[in-house]
Amino acid sequence: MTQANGRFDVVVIGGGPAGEVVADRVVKAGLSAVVVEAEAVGGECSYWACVPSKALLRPAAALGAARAVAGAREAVSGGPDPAGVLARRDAAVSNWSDAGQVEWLKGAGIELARGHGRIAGERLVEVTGPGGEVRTLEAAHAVVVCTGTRANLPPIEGLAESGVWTSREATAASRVPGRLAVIGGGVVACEMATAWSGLGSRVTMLVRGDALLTGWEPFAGESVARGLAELGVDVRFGVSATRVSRDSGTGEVTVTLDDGGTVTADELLVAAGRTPRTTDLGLERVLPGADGGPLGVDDTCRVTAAEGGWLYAVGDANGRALLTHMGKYQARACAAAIAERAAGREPAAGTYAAWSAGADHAAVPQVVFTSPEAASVGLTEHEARRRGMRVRVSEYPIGSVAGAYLHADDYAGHAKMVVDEDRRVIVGCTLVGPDVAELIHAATVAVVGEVPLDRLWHAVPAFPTVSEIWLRLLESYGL
Ligand SMILES: Cc1cc2nc3c(=O)[nH]c(=O)nc-3n(C[C@H](O)[C@H](O)[C@H](O)COP(=O)(O)OP(=O)(O)OC[C@H]3O[C@@H](n4cnc5c(N)ncnc54)[C@H](O)[C@@H]3O)c2cc1C
Ligand SMILES: NC(=O)c1ccc[n+]([C@@H]2O[C@H](COP(=O)([O-])OP(=O)(O)OC[C@H]3O[C@@H](n4cnc5c(N)ncnc54)[C@H](O)[C@@H]3O)[C@@H](O)[C@H]2O)c1
Repeated sequence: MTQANGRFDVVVIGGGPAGEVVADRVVKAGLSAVVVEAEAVGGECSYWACVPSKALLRPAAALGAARAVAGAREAVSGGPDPAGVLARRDAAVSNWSDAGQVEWLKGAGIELARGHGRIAGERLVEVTGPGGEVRTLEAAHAVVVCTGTRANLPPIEGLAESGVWTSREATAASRVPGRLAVIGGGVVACEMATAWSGLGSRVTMLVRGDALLTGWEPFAGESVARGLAELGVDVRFGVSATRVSRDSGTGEVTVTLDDGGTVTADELLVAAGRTPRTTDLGLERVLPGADGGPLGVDDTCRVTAAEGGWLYAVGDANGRALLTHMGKYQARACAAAIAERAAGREPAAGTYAAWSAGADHAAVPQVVFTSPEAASVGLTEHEARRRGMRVRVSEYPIGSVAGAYLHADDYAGHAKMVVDEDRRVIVGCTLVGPDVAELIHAATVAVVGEVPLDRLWHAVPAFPTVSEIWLRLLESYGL
C-alpha cells in the first residue's frame, strides 16, 4: 500500500507502548503504518508511569535487600541519596525527550504524525499539528485507538484548585516533599508511598475502604499495609477527603476528612484510578452513544459497537487490563488480526490463537513493587469460585523454603495457589515477599499452558532457590 497523500494501511492514534507495538507488528507483516502522537512517543509508561516509578523504587529496594543479609548489612549506612536517585530516574526517562523512541519508529519503518488525532469519519483520522495545521490520514484497513488513560480527579471540594499531584507529578517531581499525603489504596498509591517514604518523605495514606489492593488475594493488601507501616507510612483506613485547600503563604495542603480530622502536608498525591482518553477523539462521529468510557472490544481488539470492522482499540483505552505488558500483548494479537483480515482471511476463533488476546480473561500477571513485593497471575480464589469453578487452594510460607532463608534473613512471604479441581490445573497464583517479582512468570506459564499438576510435579526447582516454593505448594496440595 502506498503512503501518498496520507493514505496508510493502518493509522494508530497514540504512540505509547500499545500503539508502538501495533504499528511495529503490522509493518513487520508487510503493511504500512503511521502513528499519531500528541505528546511524546513512548507514552505515559515511558515518562510518567512504569519507568520512572520503578527507577524511584529500585535504590531503596536494593539497600533493603543488602540490609536483609547479615554480613552485608554492616556495609550499609544510611538511606538512598535523593539527588542520585532523581538523577537516575531522569536518565531512565531520557530527560523526558522522545528523540530515541522517534529514531526507533523511523528504523522500524513507521511514519510519525505529530499532533492530536480525531476520527473524522470511517477510516479517516484528522491530525491537528503543534502549529494548528490539520492533516487528514486515511486508513485502507484499520484505525487503532491506543490513547491510554489519564488520572481521575474525584469531585472533592477545592481539589482541582489546589495544585495536587497526580501520577505524573509523583513520578516526575524533582524535590522530595517533607510530608506527602496520598489519597487512594491501589497500586499507584502503594508504590508511590513506598518510593517517597524511601526518599525521606513522611507519608500519610488516606484510604476510603478497609484494605489496600482490593481485587487481590486479601493477604497481599494486608502484607503491603504491614510493610508500609514498617517503613513509617501512616496508613489510615475508612477515611474520605471532603475538602482540600492549599495555603498560598506556606504552600501547605490541608485535607479535611469525613471523620472531622485534617491532614496537612507539603504535597497531596491523588491516586484514585484512571479515566480512558476516549473523549475529544471524534468517536461520536462513528460510535453513536460514545460516552468517554473504555472502548469495548472483542479478543482481536476490534471495537464491538463500531460498524464496518475497521476500528480497533488496544491498551488502556479498552479497559481490559491497565498494564503495559498486557497492552503490548493485545497489540501483537490485534496486529495479527489486522494482517489476517487484510489478506482476506477471517481469523478463526480460539483463546490462544495468534490474533486473540485471550489471556486477558484469565492469565494477567502483575507485580506491585512495594516492600514486600506482591505478584499475581490469573484468578483469585474468590474470582475462581465466582466463575463457578470447583476450587482447591494450597498455601505455604515462602520463608520456610531453604532458598528464601538463604536469600534474606527472616524472609517473610506467603504463596497461594488456586487449583481448578475438575481440570487439576492452576488457575491463579499470588506471591508476596522480597523479590517475588521474578517468580511469577513460572506461574504464568503453568496457567496459560494449563499444565496438569501431575506433570508440574516433574518440573523440579533447583536447590536452594526460592522457586522451591513450587514443590512446597504441590506437596501442600497433596502430591
Ligand atoms: C504511576 C504508574 C505506574 C505504572 N507502573 C506500571 C508498571 O510497573 N507495569 C505495568 O505494566 N504498568 C504500569 N502502569 C500502567 C501503564 O502505564 C499503562 O498500562 C500503559 O502506559 C498503557 O499503555 P498505552 O499505550 O495503552 O497508553 P499510554 O502509555 O497512556 O500512551 C497513550 C499515548 O497516546 C497519546 N494520545 C492520547 N490521546 C491522543 C490523541 N487524541 N492523539 C494523539 N495522541 C494521543 C498520549 O500522548 C500517549 O503518548 C503504571 C501506571 C501508572 C500511572
Ligand atoms: N506495578 C504495576 O503494575 C502498576 C503500577 C501502577 C499502576 N498500575 C496500573 O495503573 C492502574 C491505575 O492505578 P491506580 O492506583 O490509580 O488505580 P487503582 O484502581 O489500582 O486504585 C484506585 C484507588 O483509589 C481509590 N479511589 C477511587 N476513587 C476514589 C475517591 N473518589 N476517593 C478516594 N479514593 C478513591 C480506590 O478505592 C482504590 O484504592 C492500575 O489498574 C494498575 O493496573 C500498575
